[in-house]
Amino acid sequence: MARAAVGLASERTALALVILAASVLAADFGRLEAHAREALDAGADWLHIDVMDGHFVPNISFGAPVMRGLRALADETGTPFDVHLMIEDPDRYLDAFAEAGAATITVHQEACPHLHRTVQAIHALGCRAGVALNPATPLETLEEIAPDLDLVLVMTVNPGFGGQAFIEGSVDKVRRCRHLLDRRRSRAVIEVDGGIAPDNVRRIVEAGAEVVVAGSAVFRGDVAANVTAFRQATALRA
Ligand SMILES: O=C(CO)[C@@H](O)[C@H](O)COP(=O)(O)O
Ligand SMILES: [Fe+2]
Repeated sequence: MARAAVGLASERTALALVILAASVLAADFGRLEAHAREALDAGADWLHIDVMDGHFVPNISFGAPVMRGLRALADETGTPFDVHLMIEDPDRYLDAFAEAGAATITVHQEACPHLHRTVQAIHALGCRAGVALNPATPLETLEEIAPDLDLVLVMTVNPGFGGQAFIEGSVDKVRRCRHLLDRRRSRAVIEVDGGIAPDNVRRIVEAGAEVVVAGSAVFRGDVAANVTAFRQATALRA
């Protein structure tokens, strides 16, 4: 199956695709590459890399060295790395993730006192820049930075763990985010992350999400069947 193109805006306007980003946090780390390959072979578009530091969020996951371990697979398949930094002071690690092959680097609004500078630094490294919002963080915090962004990540669970329940109010937040981005003439796409499964993905896509992150719903059980279920639920592409 053809992979989604790299240009985010063209994906939205020309192809109307939903991008499925498989979160390897839910993969079997004992066979990480093989498990990630199963998701890509089944049609997942991006590999979502959840980096947790035990400070910004109450959990520790992995860093750039583990992502580097997936680099050969990403290069072979032409798969973009979608890096979600749930860490304090992310500026210190931007170059490490860019060097490890990140296509998009997303930082948390709550972790960046100088967010505009951080976004500029991500762009200077040749990556697309995303900003994530925790469930309790108002969309209005994006008002000034929106035109500079390539991606807004609306967290649909509190960050830190896979396998949590989707927060229902997120659907309306995505809808309002779409309005804000349009009003600010931002080219940013909306990504949603946390508790997304075939039984709720359609409502979220209809609200305006174009990139869907899924961990448990991809890697638990039959990966190929899981990815197919996402495709059938959105029914926006074969
Ligand atoms: O960023 C995070 C969690 O903080 C996510 O990317 C999770 O990894 C998604 O996992 P599921 O909710 O799909 O299991
Ligand atoms: Fe994530």
